[in-house]
Amino acid sequence: MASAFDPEKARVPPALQLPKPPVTKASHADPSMTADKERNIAHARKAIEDAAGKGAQLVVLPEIWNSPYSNDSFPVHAEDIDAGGDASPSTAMLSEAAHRLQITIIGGSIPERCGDRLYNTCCVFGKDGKLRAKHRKIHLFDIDIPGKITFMESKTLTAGENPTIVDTGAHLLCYPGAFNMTTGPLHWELLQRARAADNQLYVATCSPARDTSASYTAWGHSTLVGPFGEVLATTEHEETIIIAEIDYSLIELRRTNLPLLKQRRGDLYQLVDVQRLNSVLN
Ligand SMILES: NC(=O)CC(=O)C(=O)O
Repeated sequence: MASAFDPEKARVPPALQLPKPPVTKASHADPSMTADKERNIAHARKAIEDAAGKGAQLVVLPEIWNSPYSNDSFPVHAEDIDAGGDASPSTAMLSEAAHRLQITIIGGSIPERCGDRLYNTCCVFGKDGKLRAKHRKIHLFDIDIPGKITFMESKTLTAGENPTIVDTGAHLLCYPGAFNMTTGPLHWELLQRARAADNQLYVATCSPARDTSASYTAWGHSTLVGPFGEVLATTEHEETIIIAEIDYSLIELRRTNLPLLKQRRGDLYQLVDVQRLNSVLN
């Protein structure tokens, strides 16, 4: 019997209409990926240039944008980011584009080779073209829903060890992600709205566009969510560039409206920084 599950119909209701306060213009480029790395780099460069041409000051690329999202492709497309230059043409392009266009780029992620290990790594470049942060995905994506989706990033990738915060304080959580046709309709928007509402900050996600001929079919739907969990901008699953404005002053307003941070019960529960704790104990 055919499944009655229709991913498109399983989505939550459409975006809330909120006033758009002017501040940072952010853009999510949503490119589709092929096995041709040079083509993927040229394609991403063009999307970044188009977004900057439309006024974006911050551009976010999707997860694994220089390679197909597959365990066979990760080793083939991996780059030695620390060595840079010819050893990492993808991040060299991001650095050059950030500097030339005077924008910040959150470079989605690419497979990174470091010694005999591979990581799923996101690089952030500032307007001066300098690397501001390098984040290795900590929670690898392993899923096994027989008949729907089975994918084990842990087959080829190693998990990163550290959270990454760029600048001081987080006002925007950026998730370059490649959810699929099962987790996409169920979790993609739900998780980003939940994290935005929990923490009263902005959440931006950027997915590869959907390619139904690929071995892993991405959900798409790159989105920007505001500090009340409201969807400020989103798209469907085709390749596109979404531009939206981020007014960081809205965070303070929402935290005053609904003072969740002040109501935290540190006497009952706390976040523990295990690395710091260990460094003090040892
Ligand atoms: N690539 C991913 O990390 C996908 C993911 O997390 C999902 O739930 O789908």
